[in-house]
Amino acid sequence: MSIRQPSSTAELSVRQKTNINSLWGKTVNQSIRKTSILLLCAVVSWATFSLIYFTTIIERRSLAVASSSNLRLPAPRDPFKAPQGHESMIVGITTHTKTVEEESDDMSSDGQSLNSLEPITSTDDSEEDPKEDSITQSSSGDDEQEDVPEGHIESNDAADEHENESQSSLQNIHENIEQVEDLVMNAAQHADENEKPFAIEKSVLSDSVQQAEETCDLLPLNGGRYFWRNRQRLVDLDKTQICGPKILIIGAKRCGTTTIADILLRHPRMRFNSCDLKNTMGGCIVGWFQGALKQGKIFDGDDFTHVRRRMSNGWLDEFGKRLPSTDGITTLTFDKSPSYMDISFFPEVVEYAKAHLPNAKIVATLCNPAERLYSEFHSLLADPYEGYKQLYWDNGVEPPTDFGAFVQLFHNEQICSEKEGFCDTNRKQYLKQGDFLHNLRPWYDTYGKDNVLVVNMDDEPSKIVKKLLHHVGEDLLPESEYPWADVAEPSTTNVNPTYEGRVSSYQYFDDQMKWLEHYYSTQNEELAMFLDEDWPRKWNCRINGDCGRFSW
Ligand SMILES: Nc1ncnc2c1ncn2[C@@H]1O[C@H](COP(=O)(O)OS(=O)(=O)O)[C@@H](OP(=O)(O)O)[C@H]1O
Repeated sequence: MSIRQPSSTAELSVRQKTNINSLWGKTVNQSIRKTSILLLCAVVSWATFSLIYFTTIIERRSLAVASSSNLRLPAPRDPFKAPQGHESMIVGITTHTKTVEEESDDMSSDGQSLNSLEPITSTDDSEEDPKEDSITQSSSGDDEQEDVPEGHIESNDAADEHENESQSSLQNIHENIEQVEDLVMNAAQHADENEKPFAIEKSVLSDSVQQAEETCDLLPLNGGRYFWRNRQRLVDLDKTQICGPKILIIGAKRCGTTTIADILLRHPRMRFNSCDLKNTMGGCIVGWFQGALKQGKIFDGDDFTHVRRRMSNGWLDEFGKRLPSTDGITTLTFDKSPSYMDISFFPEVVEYAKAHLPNAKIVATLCNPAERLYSEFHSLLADPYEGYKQLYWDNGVEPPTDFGAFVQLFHNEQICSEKEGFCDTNRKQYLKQGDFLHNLRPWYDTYGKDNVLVVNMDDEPSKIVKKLLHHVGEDLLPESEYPWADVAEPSTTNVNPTYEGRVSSYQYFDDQMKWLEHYYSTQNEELAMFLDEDWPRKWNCRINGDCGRFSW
């Protein structure tokens, strides 16, 4: 085959150009192809990453959803100075409003955000908690029901079934995530030692648990536990029990329970939280568990709380998973839940606690009950979601916005005669928490006098610390190991030796304080006799005409 020669210089130049163009075209094509491949790789990587990321997010959200079929009041909060508020729990078409103490948790001071546990809607709560007579008919409930077309109202059974289904699919998602995590962990294990993103500390948690059996009350731990700390996955799946809290700080709410917890934690033998907040890079489920470890609230409801009942493997297990490992001798842990002293609301709390932690040391902090109420009301006001108003709205009552109106509603004759249920609930919710003797008696009866310490929060701080350590036991919390210098510095311990925080405001509510003092005076007197101490009588200062620092 003959090759045709170019017929002219012009044709030659055109052909050369064409050759150059086709060469150029080839090069461009190759570059495009390479770029496309690179782009494709990037898209695939991005898609894979997104899939894992969103699946994780969905799984976490779904876990929260699983425990509540109707979420209300999305309430991101600062866990470390979180306002004290209320949560509304829709029970069928009834509305249940109760202060939730974990919201008021303000023990720590670093600033991670808290996606707090949402209130639970439970279709069977009303049956499981018949005792909670604060469950009141929602005025809006009927309207809501009318608006929903027939057949759209899920029956309790259907709702349960639906929830079971969603829980099992969530379980699947959870298992998938675990598998992905394990793959990553395996890959990480085989990677270069220096570049390993995660390390596994296998069984670091169980070191002391074997010997703990005889030295502490063990809580069940079905399925072992794991959590993340400093990008390390701490695993102990074989463990079936864990040393429970040795100390229960039971309240009274707004009487310095956080201060007592803070004082305790300063002892080098005290442990508090597996998910060390300051070092956590993620992995600890932020939110309820962080709060929970400060306020376990494990014993204040059925199985054990109205909030956590829905968790697939039970709240006690979830709680146990995040308890620090202690042996009950050289290391101890505690649970601070002011709801434990709210016997009117949680009548079975003592029984539950005794069943699981028969050898716990009980600590109650007490302060002037009228002042306590004042403090509680102001912590309610600080809740940006104003959850406390629900109780009033549900009963067609104008929510109080100052302490005067708040106290008035406990004894407003007209409202109380027209809305008897409301006044009972309102008193039970707030007023009765100050009936200290009534709330302490079951603890004394169940645990015995020697195992219950009542702390007068007006005492001098170092005296409080000594009593506290002595109560738990010199062998467990030796005084010699306590950092006494810390107590001398009020700002570090939260203990204010000249605590008069609320006093200056009382002058504006003298009538209400007098009413409260009268309400509490008999209880205070009985408490003084019961404890064989004089200080509870000082809370009756307006009646006794001996108010000292209150004499404005
Ligand atoms: N030593 C002492 N004596 C009396 N009161 C004290 C003491 N230390 C702290 N406080 C005050 O206690 C209030 C917080 O109480 P709690 O930590 O128990 O609150 S909570 O139940 O955990 O929400 C909170 O009250 P308010 O100042 O009214 O907010 C603290 O100031």
